[in-house]
Amino acid sequence: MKRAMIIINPSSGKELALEYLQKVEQLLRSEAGYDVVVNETAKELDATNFCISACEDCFDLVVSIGGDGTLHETINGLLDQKHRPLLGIVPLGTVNDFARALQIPLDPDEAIRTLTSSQVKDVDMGRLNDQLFANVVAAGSLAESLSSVSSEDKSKLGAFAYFREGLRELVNNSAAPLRIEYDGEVWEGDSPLFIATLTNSVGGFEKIAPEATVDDGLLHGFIFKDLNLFNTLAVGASLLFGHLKDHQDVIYFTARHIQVTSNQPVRTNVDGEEGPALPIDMHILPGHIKVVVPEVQVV
Ligand SMILES: Nc1ncnc2c1ncn2[C@@H]1O[C@H](COP(=O)(O)OP(=O)(O)OP(=O)(O)O)[C@@H](O)[C@H]1O
Repeated sequence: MKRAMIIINPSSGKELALEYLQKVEQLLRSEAGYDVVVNETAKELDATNFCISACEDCFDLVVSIGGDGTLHETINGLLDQKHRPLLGIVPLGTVNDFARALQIPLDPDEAIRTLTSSQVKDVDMGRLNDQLFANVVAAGSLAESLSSVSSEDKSKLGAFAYFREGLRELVNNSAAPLRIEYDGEVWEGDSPLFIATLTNSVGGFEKIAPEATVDDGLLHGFIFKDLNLFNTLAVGASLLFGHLKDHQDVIYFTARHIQVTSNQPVRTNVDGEEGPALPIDMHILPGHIKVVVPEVQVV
């Protein structure tokens, strides 16, 4: 019998997570014929450890029910595993970038219905030092400030909470000296923010990198030059309208391997959570995981 493990953060989804859990269990057992094990997370890294045991026990499917934090931790359980189960996603967070990029419905009930889809996509992962990321790595003073956006603001304001925090930080003009090496090329200079994204959706902005697809085998890099308030607003506008890579104050590139260093302490943000300080080394793992996606895909 096929076996599925559900990994659920019961505190996500405005207290409705457990209701959705029942629906997922019911669907997987009765309609899809899985033997189902349920694991509720209680703290950081629980999702990673549950997913590691699913790999070691050769489960067929792991379903992550929760926000981007739970998904990021679940995916990290797949790191360096010989057997990697198929991944299903029920997004219950406020941003849900990975689900957006895969066109998995943001309505949990609709997302649950897609779990029995016959369509599976090979999706790229990024490796950063000793962890995986599914979506985005940001480095620079702006990345640090994005880590400080509260869950309350995210719930209330959605992607705009990041935009507001970003503007506030840029007005304070706190660029850091960065050295960015990508596939043999080097850029050096002061920058408030460097982003390497795997997908089009970053912080809920689906037009940040329209050219990035989940299976193109590339990291998409954006270096923001040192900005004043005036060109910050112009960059903000091009971000909203999907022209970021063409802006004169932004350097855009694609690469398979990127290293970022600084002679000052600079922190990062990885998939929306606080990440390690520089230096960082990242590379693409093409088609590293298999994800259940809706039947009709336009990605
Ligand atoms: N039972 C729990 N109660 C509180 N926090 C938990 C629990 N289980 C896991 N966590 C922690 O909560 C973090 C965030 O969870 P998650 O992303 O699922 O929800 P969220 O904060 O609602 O999502 P988003 O950040 O998209 O709004 C996880 O990375 C994990 O460390």
